[in-house]
Amino acid sequence: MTDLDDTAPGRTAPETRDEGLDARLVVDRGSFRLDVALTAAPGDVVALLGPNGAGKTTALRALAGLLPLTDGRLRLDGVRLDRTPPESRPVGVVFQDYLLFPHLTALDNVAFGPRCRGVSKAEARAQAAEWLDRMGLAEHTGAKPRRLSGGQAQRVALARALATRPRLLLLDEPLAALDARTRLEVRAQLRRHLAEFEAVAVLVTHDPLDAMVLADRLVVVEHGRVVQEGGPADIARRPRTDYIAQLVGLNLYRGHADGHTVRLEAGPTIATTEELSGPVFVAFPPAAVTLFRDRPTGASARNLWRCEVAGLETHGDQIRAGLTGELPLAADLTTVAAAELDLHPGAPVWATVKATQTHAYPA
Ligand SMILES: Nc1ncnc2c1ncn2[C@@H]1O[C@H](COP(=O)(O)OP(=O)(O)OP(=O)(O)O)[C@@H](O)[C@H]1O
Repeated sequence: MTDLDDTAPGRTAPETRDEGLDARLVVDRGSFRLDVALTAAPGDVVALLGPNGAGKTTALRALAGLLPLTDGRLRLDGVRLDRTPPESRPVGVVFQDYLLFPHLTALDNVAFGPRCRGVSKAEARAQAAEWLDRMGLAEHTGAKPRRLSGGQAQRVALARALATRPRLLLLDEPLAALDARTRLEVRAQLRRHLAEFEAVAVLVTHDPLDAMVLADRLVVVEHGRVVQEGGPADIARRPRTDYIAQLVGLNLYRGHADGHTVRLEAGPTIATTEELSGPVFVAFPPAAVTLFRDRPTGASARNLWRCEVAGLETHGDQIRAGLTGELPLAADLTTVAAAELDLHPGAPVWATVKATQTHAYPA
């Protein structure tokens, strides 16, 4: 007997008192099979992370009810959902490109959610106004989507999903449609909104930084299977596949922020674009690091550290240099650049990172 058959058809009464998400999603799509177990407690933010084609979107669509389960189970707050049609599930979805209705104002886009759940028009609009206000969009309620920036449109989409008071919030590549600069700001805002969200949130991303910043727990999916899961720090410490090793190759530090400067426990400082105070994390990817053999001139490079090459390894078509010195870090560069810089273990180098490429957030 499969999990799908373990209760009478159509049964919707609570079967357990368990809160949160309890799922094993088995979905066949042609020759591809997704088989992923996913559990989360209310308040958890889980990131499904994986390379292209791993099955992340398939999992999200199965949770939303847009794809049927071939096998497995799906329970939310103890209620079986796998035979509930998408529109009747207590699930809110923020799609990658937001899918806002172009002819409706921000207010009516958000009111659409509650309206679909049978709330009166006046009440739905009042609730929508409240959500937009919470999202800092009170002045944009009358704007049509084309008049909104990418970050604003994302918040409208989030408000629309949250306005239905879902017990499961699904976010598909929530930051993918944004440019690098907007992304930084929206990521921090989204983190705050997700921290306030009292039910389960599942987001899909292939960006490790998004996953690490936004989620409490990462579930890494490759070829339709979970290859590793755990807290960001656990996964970073003990990667179990090449993909994860590369993925978590983030430079991550802990320090104390004072405005735009973070003083690390080990001594040096990192300039950031975020203005914070108190204990923080600062992260930046190895690809954001630029190396020089001679001290670079020019006032713009505020993040400049004197380092030494400890080791070099091939990472796909890139070289990853492990550096020690003022700030231990990993830097990615092309094979050509590594050759031009004559990098070898023991070589002294200067490493720089632009403040805009770092990301600081409260620890
Ligand atoms: N409509 C479809 N019919 C058959 N197979 C599909 C269909 N859509 C996707 N697939 C297959 O399912 C697998 C998983 O795709 P999915 O979109 O879930 O991956 P993903 O992890 O979300 O990737 P990406 O990051 O590229 O969006 C892929 O191998 C893909 O070829």
